[in-house]
Parts: sequence; structure tokens; C-alpha cells
Amino acid sequence: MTNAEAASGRPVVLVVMDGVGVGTGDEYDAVHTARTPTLDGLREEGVYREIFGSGTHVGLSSDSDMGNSEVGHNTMGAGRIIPQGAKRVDDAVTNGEIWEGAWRDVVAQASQDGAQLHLIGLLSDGNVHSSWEHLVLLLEHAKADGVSRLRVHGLFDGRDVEDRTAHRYVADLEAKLAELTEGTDLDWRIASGGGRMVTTMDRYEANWGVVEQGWKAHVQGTARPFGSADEAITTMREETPGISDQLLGAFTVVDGDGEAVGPVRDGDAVVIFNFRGDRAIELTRAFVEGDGFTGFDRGDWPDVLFAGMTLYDGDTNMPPVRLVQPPLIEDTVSEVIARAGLRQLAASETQKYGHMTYFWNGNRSDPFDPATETYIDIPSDQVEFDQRPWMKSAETVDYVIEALQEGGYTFLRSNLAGGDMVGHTGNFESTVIAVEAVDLAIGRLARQVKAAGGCLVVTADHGNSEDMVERDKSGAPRTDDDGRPLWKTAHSTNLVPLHVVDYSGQDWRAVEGVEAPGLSNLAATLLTLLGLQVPDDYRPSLVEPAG
Ligand SMILES: O=C(O)[C@@H](CO)OP(=O)(O)O
Ligand SMILES: [Mn+2]
Ligand SMILES: [Mn+2]
Repeated sequence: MTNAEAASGRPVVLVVMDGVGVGTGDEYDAVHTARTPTLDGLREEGVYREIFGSGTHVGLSSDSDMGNSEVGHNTMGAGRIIPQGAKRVDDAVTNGEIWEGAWRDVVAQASQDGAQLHLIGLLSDGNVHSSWEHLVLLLEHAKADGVSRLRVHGLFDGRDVEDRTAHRYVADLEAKLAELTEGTDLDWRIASGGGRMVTTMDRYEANWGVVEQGWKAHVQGTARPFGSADEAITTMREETPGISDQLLGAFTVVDGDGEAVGPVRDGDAVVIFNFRGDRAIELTRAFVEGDGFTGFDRGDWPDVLFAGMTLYDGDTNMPPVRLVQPPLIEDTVSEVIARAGLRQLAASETQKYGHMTYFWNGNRSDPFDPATETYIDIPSDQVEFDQRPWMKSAETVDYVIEALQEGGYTFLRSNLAGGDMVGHTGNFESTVIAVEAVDLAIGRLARQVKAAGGCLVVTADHGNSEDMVERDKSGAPRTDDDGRPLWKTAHSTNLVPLHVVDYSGQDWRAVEGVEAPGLSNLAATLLTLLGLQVPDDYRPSLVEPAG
């Protein structure tokens, strides 16, 4: 029997466990600490490998860059390593392309009499949504290009960098602004800000109220007033000891008369300097969409020249003006499957919905073939996720199980968000529960895949929950002044698991000798399991028929 015959007809079911990497197994490894009978069992039952999900293996600039959902899902779906995020913008910066196109219009607009240039984005060197170097370069070029009034609206991270460091980023930014403006009559200031999870950086329309807070802070200048960004941070930390940077409230910087120092006005130029789209698109829409906009009540919105760092949504062409053009990823795995006429299902809760559709499909939102593809978006809870660590793992799997029972689908993919979203809270106990809920859900799904004689593939897009503590350079856990662990809220650079368990009777074995096996090998692996031709430029499959 050929591979294709063995595979013909039976469903292949992929589960992406978001943020569940392979850790050291120590007491800060929530995956190891969790009771995971399903994952332990799958490991015995089928092919198990540990593969790369970070750094240059997913198209980032260096191997010290942790993975993230965007690049992880892009890479999985593309079957190749595509230059990504910071790397893509870095390339445009290196070859100077970034200063040639829309940037010229931006500075021309900002040089009109009385106009201002607003730079809005995440103050971080996590290189997930934004890059500190890019912000500095924008400032330097704005100076060289004669922008006299400039306002920075800075969001605090605490998610991709060590938590409770926002004051350092603010100090560094104030120092940079002082250095660039010293001895000139440039009028450059920090004008507003807030923690990214409560200000501006909502995603997948989970909570437009977050964007509204940002709109009040950055655009209207009506958020909670403070004399400076540093004063805002200090005050909010006094009010809520231990508060995470991501949750610091939205604020507006005001002058001695209580007037906002930099609201956005007609005729200004606005740049969002985040390069990643999922959490930049909503504010973008608030700026560029006309009367049809329904996210929240914008009041009288200013007429500005708006530019994003890059394209945030390929299908809606948002934003229409951007500093750097994005990668166009063609021939992604679901396009290949759609061309073969096979039916596909994608299911995820809202927090990761775009990951399983837009990012998976090489930055396009719509199905390739609406007749054969079904997308399911399960609304996420609107809470801090450590309060509901099971998230929607059960509901997500319910949809996949139902589709398997119904029959007719050949490739069914889903994302279980808990390991990542709860891992980001830095709450170890809740993260253990999140991983257990993921395991439980996969257990239920595995039984249904078995009943259907299908093939189950389980992997993760990057690490997070398997390493929950900040570490020093030697890898030793760091503690606070009282000796308590410094909980880590960020992703990791760890390897991720890959399980392949086929209940159809076809045996598979690991392909030896694949160079640096990683997420980029998943697409060929899936096509091989499906018995479909692998495009020539894909990285190779990690499994082959045994015997
Ligand atoms: O929450 C997010 O935006 C990122 C971390 O910045 O996580 P993920 O890449 O898993 O979506
Ligand atoms: Mn993720
Ligand atoms: Mn994450």
C-alpha cells in the first residue's frame, strides 16, 4: 500500500498548544508540574520529536529572539522560513528602503506649520511587536528630516520583557529625547501611554474598550492626567503594589495648566511603530476608517496622515499607508490542501483566532476556498486569564469533535490558548491548571480521532508555560529582594514538542538527518500525512512511512 493510499480519506487533526514548550523539568516548569496523562501517553504511542520554534528557525533576527504566535503560525503554515517582524523591518532599515517611501510623506506632513508627528507603539526591546532600535531610528530620522514638533505615545510591555521595568524604558526614552533636542528648539515630548493590555493593544476585537482607553490617552488627551510618564508609573505602582506593567492604566501627560501636551489634531501625521499587526490593527482602524467604524465612539476624529510600520492586514489592505511592505507568503499549506479539494476546519478562541487563520495562511484572513473551508471563532472570556485558566480549551475541542463525528473534513486544525495566555500572567499555579486543561481537552479529542481512524498531530508555536521564572545569564532562577521567585511573563526560546499518532494503521517513523528540524517542517509533515505532494521549496517532512 502506498503512503497516499494509506492516508486517503482519513482525517488529519492538528492541535497547536499555544506557548507549551519543552522545559528543563524543574520546579518552574508548569508543563512538567502539570498532570498530563494525555501528552505522556501520546509520547509513547507515536513519533515524538522536539523541534525549533524560535530565533532564526522562524525567520527572526537572531537565535536569542524568542518565538511568538505570529511568526510561529506563519512558519507552520508556510512550510518555509520567511524573514519576519523585526528582521523584515531591519532589512528595510539596512538597505534604506524604509526612508524612501511613505516616510517622506509623513515628514512632509509633519513639517507643515504647527503640525506634529506622533509615534505610537510599544516601548520594548522584546522584538515581538516592536523594536527599541526602530523607535530610536525613527527619532533620529525625524530630526534629520526637520520635524520640529514630535510626540511619543508609549505603551508599557511587561510581557515580552521583564515585568515592572516600564520606568527604565521611560527613562531611556526621556534621555534619548533630551539628547536629540539639546541645543535645538525642537519641541519633542512623551505625550501619553499606558499598559498594553488595558491601553490600545487589544486584538481580534476581543475588547474594543481597551482601544478606547488608548484613544482617550493618545488622541483626545483626556485620560488620567499626570505631569510625566514617570510620575504616572510611580503613582499607579503606589496605588496597586506589584501591578504588572501590562496593566498600568492609560494616562495623558499634561502641562502646568492641566492641558494635554500632545493630543492628535487635524493635519498631524501619526505613525504606529509596532511591526506586528494583531494588536496594532484596531487602533489603525480607528484612525483610517470613516463613518462605518463601530469599534467605539471616537467623537470628532482628527484628519491625519496615518502610517503603520508595515501591513497589518493583507485582505483589508490595512493600513493603506505603511513604512515597510510585508512578506507575501504564497502556497501555504492550507492553500495546497484547498487546491486538492479537501475540506478543512480551523477552530480557535478569539485570542488566537487570527493565528489559526490569518497568520497560518501567510497573512490573509479569508479562506482560499470558502466552499471547502470552515472557520470557527469561539469568544474568549473577558477576564485576566489566570482567573479562568482553562480558557476555551473544552469548547474548542468540542467543535473539532463534532466535525469529526459529522465527517467530511480531511484537515482539522485548532489552537488551545491556555499555556500561553495564562503563562503571560506569571501566575504559576494557574498556568499548571491551564496546561492540565489543554491536556484534558486533547485527551478527549484523541479518543475521537482514534474512533475516526484519523491521525493526530500535536505541537506548539513557541515556549512560555514550561519556563515561568526570570533567569540570570547562567540560567539560575532570579528572586526578588525577599527571596521570592521573579515570575516570568514572556515567551521562551525553548524547543517545542511534536507528536504524530496515526490511528489508521499506517506506521510512521522520524526522518533522520533533517537539518535543524523546526516549525518550518510542519507543513511538509502534514502534507506527507495527508498523502499530498509537497511543494519543492518546502522544508522536508519530519516523518516517513515506517517499513
Ligand atoms: O500576547 C501577545 O501579543 C504575544 C506576546 O507579546 O503573545 P503571542 O505571540 O503568543 O500572541
Ligand atoms: Mn503563541
Ligand atoms: Mn503569547
